[in-house]
Amino acid sequence: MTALLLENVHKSFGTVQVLKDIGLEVADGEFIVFVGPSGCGKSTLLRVIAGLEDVSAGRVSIGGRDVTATPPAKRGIAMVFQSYALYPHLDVEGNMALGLKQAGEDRKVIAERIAMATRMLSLEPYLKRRPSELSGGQRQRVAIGRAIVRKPDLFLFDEPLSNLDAALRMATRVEIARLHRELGASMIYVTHDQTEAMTLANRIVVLRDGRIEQVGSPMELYNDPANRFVAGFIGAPSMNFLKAGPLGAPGAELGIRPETLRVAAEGPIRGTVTHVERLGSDTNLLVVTPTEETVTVRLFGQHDHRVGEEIALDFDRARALSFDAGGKRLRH
Ligand SMILES: Nc1ncnc2c1ncn2[C@@H]1O[C@H](COP(=O)(O)OP(=O)(O)OP(=O)(O)O)[C@@H](O)[C@H]1O
Repeated sequence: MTALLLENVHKSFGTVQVLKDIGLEVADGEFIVFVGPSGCGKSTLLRVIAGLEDVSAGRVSIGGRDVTATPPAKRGIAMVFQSYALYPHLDVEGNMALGLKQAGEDRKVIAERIAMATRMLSLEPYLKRRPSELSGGQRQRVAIGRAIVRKPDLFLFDEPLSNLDAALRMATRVEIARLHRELGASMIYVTHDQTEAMTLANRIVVLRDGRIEQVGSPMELYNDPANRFVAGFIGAPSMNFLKAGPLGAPGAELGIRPETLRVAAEGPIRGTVTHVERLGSDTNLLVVTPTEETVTVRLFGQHDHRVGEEIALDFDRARALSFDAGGKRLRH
C-alpha cells in the first residue's frame, strides 16, 4: 500500500513560491530522507505532510486517505522535532502518555505502549525523571518514544539529531535505523547531514528551490546522479568539477569523485598541493591546477604529502561523469 502520496503540491507564502509541483509516492515501510540546500523547502514540505501548513494547491494522501483538509491530529502521523518539545513539568512516563490520554486511550493500552517504547529505547532508568534531569540524547529518545507510543501510520522527523554531539548522533542514528527495522513503519526524515541521509534512507529526495531534482536510493544518487546539482550535493567531500578540455567534449565539465583520484608519476591533471587534511583513516589533499581549478583528492590511509608539493593525478575514467554547460548529465 501507499503510505504517502503527494500530487502536484504547491505552497506559497504571500507571493513567494516555496514548493513547486511536488509529486512523490512513498511505499509502506519506506524510509525517505529529504535533503537540499538551506531554504529549499524541506521543512515546509514536512509541515505540509503533517498538516501544520496548508497547501496552496495539490493533494496530500496518507495511507490511501485524502488528508489535504484534515487537521494534524487526525492524520495518523507523529512528528519528532530537533527541539524535542517535551513538557518540562511532566516526567518521562507522563510525556509519553500525554498524547494517548488526550486521545482517550484505555489505561491498560497506554501502559503497554509505554512499556514497549521504553524497552525499545532503553529508557527504563529514566521513567520518573523530568526532561531537565536528562541529557540531550536521552531527551531525544523520549521524544522518539512519544512518537512510537502513538503507533502512527507515518513518522515525520525534522532534523532530530542536530542538537546532539558527534558520538551521540551516531548512536542515535543507529537506534533510529534499528527502530525502523523493528517497527517496519514508514518514515520521512529531513536532514542536513550527508551521513544520516546516506545511511538511513531507502530513497533520498533531493530538493532545490522548491522542486524535486531527483529521487533515488543513496547509491543511485551517488553513482548515477541526474545532473550536476545532485552530483555536487550528494557526497562529502563533494565531487570535483573540472573543465573537460582535452579530457572530454568542448564546453563540458568532468565530474570526478575525490576518492577516484590517485597520485601518479604521470597523469592528466597536474597541480600544487595547497592543503593537507590528515584524518588518520584518510588523507585529503587540495590541489590547485595551473588554470586555478581546485581539486579535492581523498586518499585512503596515511600519506606524506606536503603543502607546496607539485603532483600529478590520475583518475578512474569509468567512474567519471560528464555534464554539459547547463549542468545536464551527458551519457555516453
Ligand atoms: N511562515 C513562513 N512565511 C514566509 N516564508 C516562509 C515561511 N516559512 C518558510 N518560509 C520560506 O520558505 C523557504 C523554505 O523554507 P524551509 O524552512 O522549508 O527550508 P529548509 O529547506 O527546511 O531550510 P533549512 O535547511 O535552512 O532548514 C525559505 O525561503 C523560507 O524563508
